[in-house]
Amino acid sequence: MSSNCVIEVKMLSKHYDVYDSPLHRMWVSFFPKLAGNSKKFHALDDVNFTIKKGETVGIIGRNGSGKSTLLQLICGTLTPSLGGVSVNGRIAALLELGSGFNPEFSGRENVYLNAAILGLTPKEIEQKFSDIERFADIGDFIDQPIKTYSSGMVVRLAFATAIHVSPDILVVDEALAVGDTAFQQKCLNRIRDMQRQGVSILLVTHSSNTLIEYCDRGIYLKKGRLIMDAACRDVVRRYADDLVEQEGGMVVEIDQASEVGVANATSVSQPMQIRQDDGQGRLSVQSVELRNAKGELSANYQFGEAFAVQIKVKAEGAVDIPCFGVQLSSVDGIVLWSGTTQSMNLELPVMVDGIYTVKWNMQANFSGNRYILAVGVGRIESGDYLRTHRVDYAGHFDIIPVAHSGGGWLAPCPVFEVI
Ligand SMILES: Nc1ncnc2c1ncn2[C@@H]1O[C@H](COP(=O)(O)OP(=O)(O)OP(=O)(O)O)[C@@H](O)[C@H]1O
Repeated sequence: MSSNCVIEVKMLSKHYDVYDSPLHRMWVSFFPKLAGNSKKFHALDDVNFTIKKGETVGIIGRNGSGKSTLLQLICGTLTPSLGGVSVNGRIAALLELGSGFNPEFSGRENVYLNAAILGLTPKEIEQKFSDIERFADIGDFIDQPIKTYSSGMVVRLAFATAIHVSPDILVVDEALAVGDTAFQQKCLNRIRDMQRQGVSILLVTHSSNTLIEYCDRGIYLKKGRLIMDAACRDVVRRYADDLVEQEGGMVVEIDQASEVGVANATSVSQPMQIRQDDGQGRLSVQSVELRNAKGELSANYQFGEAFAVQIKVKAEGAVDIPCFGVQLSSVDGIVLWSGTTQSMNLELPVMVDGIYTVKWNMQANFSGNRYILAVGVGRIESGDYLRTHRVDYAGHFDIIPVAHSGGGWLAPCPVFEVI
């Protein structure tokens, strides 16, 4: 690896054995020779790239495209099936699955433990502790066991620890999606500071804006393969083009997670990870439809026409305070509008095991152009929106251009005067 490189990913692949049924999987655990009957799933396939010192690289891709797998391989919590990763420097990581924090220990104890694993001496941790505490801003919870924290609090503490251990490389897997907007902005500001200090950053984001605004380069993953490694705008445009091409646009049926085989992962280090499965109720998106005022499926609207984004969601367990988000982007990934039921102060009823249909009624006050829709669902926990499912591409629609009305994305309906 050349001296100005901090990460080199070479012919990196991760394959999993996928079984027809849990029974088949159990048989294989007793009789490994039966593994020959299982299928191989390529979560990551022959990925190559390098990251230079001081570079910020964003990774984008649909659900299941291999983003988290890639980050876990880089951080060493997964072992590659083929190829390898070379890392030059101290990595601090916030990963999405599971938790590197011990739920029985207090926040304070976990900070000491994690910082020590990342190579800090007790004296160094002592010196940094008050900064970590201040940044996390979780009050007296710092001395409570992590198991009593909301997911937002875990992210706050994990992010605060990761940025204060003087890493050479910061790896962030969508952690910023959890937590309130003010905290997200605080984290992004800190990322800016770290960029100025020459820290290399690898960031998974579903936000094209964050990619364009904060990253020097983008990497687009699709079905485990690296499709593009280029300037952010080019990557975002290619991603959006692919989404439109792959889907019809009007009704998006969401793939259900397929049977997941036994991971052959070995944990070799303990980056801070964000809990996902915390035993609480969760919502997931089943399908998304775009309907006109007559209730018909449609992907073409006139300026000002009423339309609805109809979402079928599945509740598993009891979701006390559900929350829904929607986002409209341009085809090159710039977010034009986004909102959540929380930001709109809407109080929703409890959702318990079952299928529900919810609807965003909107007005197409947009200029003649194509718009990409994303939706998210989740719950409010201690005031934070914890998203449990997001569909980056939930359809697209076209606003039919009005002659002589100008172009672009906005429709300010200007009236011109010569005075
Ligand atoms: N232990 C496992 N066994 C089998 N398949 C797995 C395992 N872990 C992950 N996968 C599969 O590998 C693929 C890539 O998963 P990964 O979590 O890396 O995707 P992602 O791009 O991070 O998705 P998301 O945006 O939803 O977080 C998915 O199809 C997933 O189902």
